[in-house]
Amino acid sequence: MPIKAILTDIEGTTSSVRFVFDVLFPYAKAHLPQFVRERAAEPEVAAQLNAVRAESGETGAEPERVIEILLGWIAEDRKATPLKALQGMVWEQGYRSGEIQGHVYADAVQAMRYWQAVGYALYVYSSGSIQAQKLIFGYSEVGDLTSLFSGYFDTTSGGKREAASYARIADAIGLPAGDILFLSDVVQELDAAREAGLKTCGLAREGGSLAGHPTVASFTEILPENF
Ligand SMILES: CSCCC(=O)C(=O)COP(=O)(O)O
Ligand SMILES: [Mg+2]
Repeated sequence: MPIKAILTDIEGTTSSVRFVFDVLFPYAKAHLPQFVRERAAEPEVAAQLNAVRAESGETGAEPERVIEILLGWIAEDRKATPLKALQGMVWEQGYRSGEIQGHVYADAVQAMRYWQAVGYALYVYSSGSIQAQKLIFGYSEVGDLTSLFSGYFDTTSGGKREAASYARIADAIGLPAGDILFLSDVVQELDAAREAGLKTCGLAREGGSLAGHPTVASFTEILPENF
């Protein structure tokens, strides 16, 4: 059965790991403390700070302690939903001011434009918040790419290494899992997607292979009609 939709990861797949670690995370580390101090009372920020308190088990933590917890989570690359939501809010300032432009590999842009033109529906699933996903593609080095995508999914759909998340996403897309091809650079994510019935293709941008999954180094090697 040929696939009808393509669901893609971001970091290490459409976009370089270096961009995330050398640009996005340092920007969040530098600007998050002031952001929290200035905006802690705003309802959408306050809700995420409370979620950090709940997830860390420090329900009475003062804002300065919450900042410490968040900086620790950035350092360990923790995929915590409230951290990801706050990072998205902080990055928005950087993208809007022109300080940051999203990195997307040229091969990914070219292939995704072609796939959309020939009728595949494209979706994103990243640990980065939906806001952060729209920003990296909306303020990319080659302009606004958001029109490529029919929808976005983040960890509010569940963790990327859990099969149930992919089943939920297939339901939300409205297609049988087997009609969706998932692209990622992380074998545990590919394993979880396959367990839920999705087709999988690994991206190994530095070469090598992702055990048990068809693997390519570039989007131009992916032929969706062959899955
Ligand atoms: C949406 S760009 C920010 C990337 C990010 O914060 C992250 O944790 C990357 O996770 P991914 O699931 O895309 O590997
Ligand atoms: Mg990735």
